[in-house]
Amino acid sequence: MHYLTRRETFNAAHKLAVEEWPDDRNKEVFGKCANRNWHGHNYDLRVTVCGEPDPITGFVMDAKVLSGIVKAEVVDQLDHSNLNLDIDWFKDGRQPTTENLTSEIWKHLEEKIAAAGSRLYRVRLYETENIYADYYGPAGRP
Ligand SMILES: Nc1nc2c(c(=O)[nH]1)N=C([C@H](O)[C@H](O)COP(=O)(O)OP(=O)(O)OP(=O)(O)O)CN2
Repeated sequence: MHYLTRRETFNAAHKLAVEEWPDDRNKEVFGKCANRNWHGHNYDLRVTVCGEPDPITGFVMDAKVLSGIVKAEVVDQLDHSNLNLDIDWFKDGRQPTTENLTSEIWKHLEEKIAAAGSRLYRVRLYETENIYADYYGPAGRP
């Protein structure tokens, strides 16, 4: 099995805070990420697809096609946005953490990548140089 990864980047603002909680509790649980006046990250996204390379092209999937899908479904929506306010991914009250972003990104990519003839294997998202999350879909790592 072969794995192909495409990198894309975006930047966005957010805060981590439970609306119903007082500021001091949010500060205790989420630290500086609960700052009521927001903070931003330069996100670094790695989307991996898997399969066997086509015998003629040698591609598991054309990386340009993958890039187009990731840009249309994720980057164009999130780049320069406020993740709490500008998009509807977290309107249900879930926090825009790195983990929750990876599963949302998966939902937005899986079908489009399948329609292009490939299979989504992993969504990896770096929030900072020191923090990243991996998501392998609802069933976990194959
Ligand atoms: N499990 C998670 N923990 C944390 C997340 C997350 O998404 N999932 N996010 C945050 C904050 O968003 C925070 O802004 C992270 O930034 P920072 O503390 O600057 O990150 P670093 O750890 O890379 O910086 P250090 O200087 O090394 O502390 C927090 N936790």
